[in-house]
Amino acid sequence: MDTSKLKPNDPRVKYETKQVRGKTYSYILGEPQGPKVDTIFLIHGWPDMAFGWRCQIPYLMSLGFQVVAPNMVGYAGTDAPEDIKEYSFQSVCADVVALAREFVGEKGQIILGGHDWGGAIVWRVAYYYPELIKAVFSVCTPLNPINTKKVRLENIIAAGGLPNFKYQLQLGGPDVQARIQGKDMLRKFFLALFGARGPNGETGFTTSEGVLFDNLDKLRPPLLLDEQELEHYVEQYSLHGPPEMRGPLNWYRTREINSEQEAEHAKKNGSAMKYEMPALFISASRDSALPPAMAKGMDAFYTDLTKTEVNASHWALAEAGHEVNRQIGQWLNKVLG
Ligand SMILES: O=C(NCCCc1ccccc1)N[C@H]1CC[C@H](OCc2c(F)cccc2F)CC1
Repeated sequence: MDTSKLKPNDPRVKYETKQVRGKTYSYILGEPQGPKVDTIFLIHGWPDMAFGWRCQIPYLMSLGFQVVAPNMVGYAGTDAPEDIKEYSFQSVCADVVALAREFVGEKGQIILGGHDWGGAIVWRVAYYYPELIKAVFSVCTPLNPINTKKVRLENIIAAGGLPNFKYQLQLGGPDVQARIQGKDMLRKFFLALFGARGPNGETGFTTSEGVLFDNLDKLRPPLLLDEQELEHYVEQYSLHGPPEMRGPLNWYRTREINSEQEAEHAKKNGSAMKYEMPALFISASRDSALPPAMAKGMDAFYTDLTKTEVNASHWALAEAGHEVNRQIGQWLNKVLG
């Protein structure tokens, strides 16, 4: 079968919706041509959507997998509730589990993969619902163990910690939501986030400052998307009325609720984390938000962890699509035997 990357509205896959815990979830569904080997769920990050897995979906279908790539809560054709609780790790995990049960039933299992925020989610789903997960992988995002301390990101950064997370302070605030509205601004926003440059190499986004609004008008292709892909991101994000970025940005307003919920969980269940299922972590050598060094100490939490690296920026799924696919395929072969 044709394993080239999905185009927008590609006829090789289906575009469906399901009601999940009171919300409409939209998702890309890829069915294998022959007998189904297993079901794989792919969870995207920010500022992305199911289409972010365009290089992986046809490849995994060709290996015989049924592939489900949801638009996560707040994104594209999925609802963007007002209540921040709906964006918490525990709520999003429950959404993923409920959607998975629709495909594999109460006793079945899935293979679960994530990128970026989706990587943080897959580690949490595999921790809270290990019985559902046959194998789990994350691209770019290392494990961040259950966070029982209620330390605010502002304080960590003011103390000189996590400088590569400084942009998250801007994203959780009002500016990007207020200023990135309408298709023209969305187009400039995606040019910035997907690496377009100005005439003197200016960037529109850095992990230390976030979106650089003054540079947005200077940015020109090339970037990691072609014209049709860029328009598809703009169209899909425009499915939500203004402020279009409210849903995606709500993911940066959950630190407090996540640490409250995880402290509560740890009080009852302890904070020991041990992953017994096969796990794969693919780091991206040039990811400025999630550099490979952040994975230090991660091995201790796994009984069967494979760690690899691809030569790519944060957008490894598209930038190093073939290499990411090769690594996932090789690992699945080993795991499924
Ligand atoms: O913000 C994210 N992605 C946007 C990247 C935008 C970008 C575009 C182009 C170029 C560079 C960057 N991702 C989140 C994903 C969850 C992460 O939180 C979990 C976590 C911890 F809290 C602590 C330790 C490890 C760990 F994974 C925090 C970054």
